[in-house]
Amino acid sequence: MVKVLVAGFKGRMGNTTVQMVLEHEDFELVGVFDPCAKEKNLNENAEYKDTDVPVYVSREEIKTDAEVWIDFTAPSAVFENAKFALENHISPVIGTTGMSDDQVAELQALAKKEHVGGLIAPNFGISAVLLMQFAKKAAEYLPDVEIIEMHHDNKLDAPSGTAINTAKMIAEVRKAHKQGNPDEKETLAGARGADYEGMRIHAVRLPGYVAHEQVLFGGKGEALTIRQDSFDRISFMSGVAVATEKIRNYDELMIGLENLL
Ligand SMILES: NC(=O)C1=CN([C@@H]2O[C@H](COP(=O)(O)OP(=O)(O)OC[C@H]3O[C@@H](n4cnc5c(N)ncnc54)[C@H](O)[C@@H]3O)[C@@H](O)[C@H]2O)C=CC1
Ligand SMILES: O=C(O)C1=N[C@H](C(=O)O)C[C@H](O)C1
Repeated sequence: MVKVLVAGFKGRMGNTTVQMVLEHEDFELVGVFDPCAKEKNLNENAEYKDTDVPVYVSREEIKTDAEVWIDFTAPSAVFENAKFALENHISPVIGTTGMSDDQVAELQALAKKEHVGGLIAPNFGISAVLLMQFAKKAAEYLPDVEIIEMHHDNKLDAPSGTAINTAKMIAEVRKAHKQGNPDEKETLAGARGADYEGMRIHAVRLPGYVAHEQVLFGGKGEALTIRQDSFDRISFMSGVAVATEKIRNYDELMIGLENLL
């Protein structure tokens, strides 16, 4: 059995993850963490009345034998959480987006020093993992590309972690260059979106959406659009389960679920 702690369990993804862990025959939920929690034990919630699991509201009070720390928290919280997990030899499986490249590099160095395996996955959905790989392949032939990501309107970070990661993967095969008319001018600031090495990224936030991305390629007289949709947060759970099962076999902090597939 893999002993699991879920950070951010009061949130949309954290709650879905708690359900997945409880239903998985190879996982044991040994703790849940969220500063928003009012209860001391998960069994104080009607839906988990038979589940005796301690609730933590600060990192300082966490005393645990957890082996894997699943993190779906907030951009402002994830770095310190991941650091805490690595320092305590708990393998982090991080879904939370919004960390800077410097923060990720610092965590990777810490994982190496502590010989602890971990994963940061900008997206645990298989459709998104495939979209990123297909987009990288397409960019070898169609280097002019724009990304449109669409999310629910409670999302804190923009652009999404998936969109940034898509752009980074495309940048591995595409020479940086400015797209559009060299003389173009925005008559309304932001009209052309964010700029990653000349690729434009547009972030849509609307009620009713969950998580969606389109990568648009344009060539001479033709175009290609690759699109993925997560209609339900259950779409991320098989990826989280795979990472939770496998992560302790590694001794470095990796980026991207594809490393474990
Ligand atoms: N990698 C992936 O496949 C996916 C990643 N995400 C990311 O996961 C994160 C969470 O998303 P949602 O569940 O929609 O957000 P949410 O806002 O519904 O939940 C976040 C929870 O984290 C808690 N929290 C805040 N600070 C904390 C801390 N220091 N320690 C523990 N818990 C803390 C909040 O109280 C809240 O309950 C976001 O960064 C989002 O982009 C979301 C879906 C899929
Ligand atoms: O906030 C979300 O919901 C999601 N966040 C991740 C991201 O920023 O890419 C993954 C997925 O898009 C859902």
